[in-house]
Amino acid sequence: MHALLPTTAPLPLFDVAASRRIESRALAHSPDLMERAGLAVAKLALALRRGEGPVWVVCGPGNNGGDGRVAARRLAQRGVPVHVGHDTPERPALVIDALLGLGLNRAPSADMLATMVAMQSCGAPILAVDLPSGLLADTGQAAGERAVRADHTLTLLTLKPGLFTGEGRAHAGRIWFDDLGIAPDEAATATLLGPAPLPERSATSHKGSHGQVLVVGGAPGLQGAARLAARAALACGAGRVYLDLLGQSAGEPADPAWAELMRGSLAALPQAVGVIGCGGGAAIAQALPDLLQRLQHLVVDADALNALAADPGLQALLRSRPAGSTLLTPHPLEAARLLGRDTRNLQADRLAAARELAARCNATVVLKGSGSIIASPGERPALCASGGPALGTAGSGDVLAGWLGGLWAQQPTHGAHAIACAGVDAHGRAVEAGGVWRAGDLIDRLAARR
Ligand SMILES: NC(=O)C1=CN([C@@H]2O[C@H](COP(=O)(O)OP(=O)(O)OC[C@H]3O[C@@H](n4cnc5c(N)ncnc54)[C@H](O)[C@@H]3O)[C@@H](O)[C@H]2O)[C@@H](O)CC1
Repeated sequence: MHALLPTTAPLPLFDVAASRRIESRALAHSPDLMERAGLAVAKLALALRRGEGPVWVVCGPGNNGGDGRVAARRLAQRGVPVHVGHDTPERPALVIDALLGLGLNRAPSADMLATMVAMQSCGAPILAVDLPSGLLADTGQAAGERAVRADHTLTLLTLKPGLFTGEGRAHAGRIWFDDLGIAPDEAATATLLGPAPLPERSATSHKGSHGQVLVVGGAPGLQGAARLAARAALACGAGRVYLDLLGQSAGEPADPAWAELMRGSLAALPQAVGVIGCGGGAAIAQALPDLLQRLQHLVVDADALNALAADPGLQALLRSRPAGSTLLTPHPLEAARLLGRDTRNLQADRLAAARELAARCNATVVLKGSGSIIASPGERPALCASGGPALGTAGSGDVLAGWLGGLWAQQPTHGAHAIACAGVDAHGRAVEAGGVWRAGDLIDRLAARR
C-alpha cells in the first residue's frame, strides 16, 4: 500500500468492466481478496485515526461493505474501539466509508444520502474504501445529488479513472493504492501519466537544432495571449519563436518585454510548428485554411477551436491532415462547441467525450480541466493527475499551448499524442506547490524544471 501522487511513472487505469474481469479471474486463485482488502483498510485506518474515539465503519449492501466489515474485525482484534452501523457514534476518531464502491449503479436513496451527510458532518476524517461512496468509477461524477468527500481513499486491486478526472480529485482526497498482490492481466483502459523526460540537447547543438515555433494570434487587444504562448515556447527550449500578431503592423515589436521573440508569418516559416488561436479573435478564421493545409505540426487553441466549431469546411480541412500532426487543446466549453453538445453533458463522461472528439477531428485532443484527458485515434487515452486549481488563471492555457509547441519543435519526429502527454504533465507539475499563480510565473516555473 502506498500514497499515489505525484506519480513517478505511468500507471495503468481500469474501468469498472475491466476491474470486474480482473477481480473475477483473481478470485479463482486468490479467494481471500476481501480479507486482503479489509486488512489493508485496517492498517491505513490505524495510521489515520485521530484520537481514542471509535472508528466508525459504515458498511453498504455489497462487497465494498464486506471490505469494511473485515477492516472492523481487524481493528477490533488490535484493541481499537469500533462502531459498525449507520448511526453516528460519539466523537469518532475516523470514518471508514464502505457504503458503495465499484457496484454503484444508480443515484443513492434518501437514506444513503442521509448517511453520507452524517459521515461528512461528524467532524472525523473520512477514509473511503476503493471509491468515495456515490462517485462513479468510470467518470468521476456523482451518480446522484452528492458523493462522499473523503480525506483519503484507499483504492483496491485496480486504479479507476474516475478518481483522477471530473469531480474525482475533489472527492477522493489523498489517494492510496493496494493491488492486493494481484498483477493486472489485461490491457489498461487508460494510462495515468508519469513525468516525461525533456528533450535532450547535444553539446554541439545550436538554435537551428531546436526548431522553430510560429504563434499565430494576438489580435488587437488580445496580444497578451499570443505573447504568453510564444514566451512559453521559448522557455521550453525552441530555437526560434516567431509571432504573427493578427491585424498588427509589421513594425510593432513581437513582444517589447521579451526581445528574443520575433515577428514572422506562415509565408516565411512553412517548417515551423504552428501554435494557433491564442488571442486570435475573429481574425483567426481567415488564416485557418492556409494554416491547416500548410503547417506540418499544429497546436490549435482557443479562438481557432471556436472558428473550427463554427465552420464545417474548416473541420473537413482539419480531418484531412495526416495522422499525428494535429493537437487540439480545448477546455470543456470549447470541446462542447466542437461536439455540438452542452458542457454539462460533456463533463458527465470526459474520457468518452475526449475520445469521440479525437475520432471526429482525426487529431489528438487535450480535454483540459481537473484530470486533463489526452485522447488520440488509435492510442490508449491518458489522464493527467498533476496540476490543480492554481492553473485556473487567465493565460495558463496559452502557456500550455506554447509549451506544447516548444516541445514539438525540438522533437519533430514525435506524434501529437506523445507531445501532449509530456507537455500536459509538465504543465501540471509546475504548479504543484499550490498557491495562486499568474500565467507569467508559470512560464518561469516550467523553465526552472528544464
Ligand atoms: N470481491 C472481492 O473479493 C473484492 C471486492 N472488492 C470490493 O468490492 C467492491 C465491489 O463490490 P460490489 O460489486 O458488491 O459493489 P458495491 O459494494 O459497490 O455495492 C453493490 C451493491 O450496492 C447496490 N447499489 C448500487 N448502487 C446503489 C445505490 N445508489 N443505492 C443503494 N444501493 C446501491 C447494488 O445493487 C449492489 O447490491 C469494490 O468497490 C471493493 O470495495 C475489492 O476489495 C476487491 C476484492
